[in-house]
Amino acid sequence: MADEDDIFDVVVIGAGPVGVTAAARAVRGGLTAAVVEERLAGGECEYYACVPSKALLWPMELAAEVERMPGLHLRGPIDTAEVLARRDETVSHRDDGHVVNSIEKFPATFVRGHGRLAGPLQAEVVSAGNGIRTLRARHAVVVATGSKPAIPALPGLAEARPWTNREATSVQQVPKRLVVIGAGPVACEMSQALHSLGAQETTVLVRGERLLARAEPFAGDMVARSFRESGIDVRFGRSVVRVERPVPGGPVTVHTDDGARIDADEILVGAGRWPAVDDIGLETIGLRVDGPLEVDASMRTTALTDGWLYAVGDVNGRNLLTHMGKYQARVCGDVIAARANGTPDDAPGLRDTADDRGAPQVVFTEPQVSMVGRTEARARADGFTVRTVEYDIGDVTGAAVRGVGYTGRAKLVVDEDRRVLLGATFVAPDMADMLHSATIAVNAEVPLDRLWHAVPPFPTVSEIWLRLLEQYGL
Ligand SMILES: Cc1cc2nc3c(=O)[nH]c(=O)nc-3n(C[C@H](O)[C@H](O)[C@H](O)COP(=O)(O)OP(=O)(O)OC[C@H]3O[C@@H](n4cnc5c(N)ncnc54)[C@H](O)[C@@H]3O)c2cc1C
Ligand SMILES: NC(=O)c1ccc[n+]([C@@H]2O[C@H](COP(=O)([O-])OP(=O)(O)OC[C@H]3O[C@@H](n4cnc5c(N)ncnc54)[C@H](O)[C@@H]3O)[C@@H](O)[C@H]2O)c1
Repeated sequence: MADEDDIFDVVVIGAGPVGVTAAARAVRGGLTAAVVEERLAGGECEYYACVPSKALLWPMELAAEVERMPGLHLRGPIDTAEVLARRDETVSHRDDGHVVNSIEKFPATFVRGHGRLAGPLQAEVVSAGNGIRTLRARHAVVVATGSKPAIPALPGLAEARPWTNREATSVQQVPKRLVVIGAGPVACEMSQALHSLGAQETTVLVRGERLLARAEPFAGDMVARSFRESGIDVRFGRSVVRVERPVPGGPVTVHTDDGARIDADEILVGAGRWPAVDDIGLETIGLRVDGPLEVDASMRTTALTDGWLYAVGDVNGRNLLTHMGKYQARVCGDVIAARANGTPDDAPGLRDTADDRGAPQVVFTEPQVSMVGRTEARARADGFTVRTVEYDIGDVTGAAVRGVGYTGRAKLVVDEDRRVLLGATFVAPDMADMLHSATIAVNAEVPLDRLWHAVPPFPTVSEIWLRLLEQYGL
């Protein structure tokens, strides 16, 4: 039984960006909350994913920008040691004190240790030294335990102890020869970052025929071209048949299905992620889950009928992106507060309507891939009457002033029946911040005839909007 002090309105398991946000919103709604974390408050995103990966990528992007501009000269190769030192600063040297402080300021109670459900509305926290502490929730338990890297069952791979995002983003010695398995955002971003920082021989093994297969096809093609131009060896349609690493930490050899062998100093796996549902006590409430914890639009798990268990962020498998997880967490914290306070729980802000439309995402490669909504393929599969328009980003005046050789491609996917945007993709350097204009157009379903009056300033790259709409016939 929990102490009187250990009874809260809401207990959140996992203090990644998503769990912390869910607690903050619940407290804002007048509730009390406890947040449990076994590792670092701030989660994978802050210490081993979004933040350090971008710290490692940005110098490469900036160097490319400088190279495009006649009259500017990079004074030498990228100084890897300085980039790694800066990376360490961006992850607060893996000290989570600032996040714990912010949680306590909500105010919420921070509990360090491994959290597990221990029956309905109850969680146990196991921590070294402090034994087991039982937390009881009056209204809800929120599972925000995130995800773990998937290691494909390839012969010898697990035994070779490959790098995952953790080792890649916390790299201290950049391997000279690197083999990467995968073709998604992790593989693409990390192979380009490490290549730019000294992995001279980088080989990317792609099972399929494209990088970034969930994006518009031209996006992966443009990134692959850029990889090849910079000296990264991308091999499509290649499967790994065997991995050998006779000496732990020593050289590794990868054999592929065409009979080739690649010798490397390190192997990195970016082959997707698996929801963190192991050892969180689901069996204590009668659930057997071997995959994402599925939820309804209010983030309540669909597997329980009595409605006190919520799941947000990577663990629910909707969109494995920090901003989408935090959006879900805002919905979740607010809806729990509404239900606890007995106020209407069906206001528009209390349902997730953004995940299904296609989340905004930027893959921070050179060139960046910025996309939102449905791709053409997905829109057609979903049964829309689709028309698309494309335009070369390098052909707008705003691109010309960005230097010599600033090129790119943009595409809009239009629902012809309603004349609204279903999706947009921009592939070009430094386009990330432009994506939000497309996110607004897609999510607010702005009619194209209205969008036509949103005049982009001259001479900026955002003039691409005008060209695309002209291409459409406006
Ligand atoms: C290399 C890489 C780069 C990425 N870059 C981006 C990017 O640029 N932009 C973007 O939007 N997304 C990016 N992502 C995805 C992003 O990292 C995740 O979507 C995000 O971290 C999910 O947040 P979360 O809070 O759900 O999970 P996490 O960040 O994984 O946090 C979960 C927390 O729960 C804790 N926990 C787990 N189980 C327990 C337990 N039983 N008890 C107590 N605590 C527990 C964990 O220790 C962890 O701190 C990237 C991912 C990777 C791998
Ligand atoms: N900038 C960003 O927004 C960003 C950056 C990194 C990661 N993320 C997110 O994190 C999540 C994880 O990213 P990810 O790239 O690891 O996963 P992913 O699911 O996007 O891609 C996995 C890749 O691994 C390949 N793969 C899977 N099994 C394989 C096997 N046995 N052999 C060879 N290849 C195999 C797949 O074909 C695919 O190309 C994604 O949802 C991603 O969107 C986002």
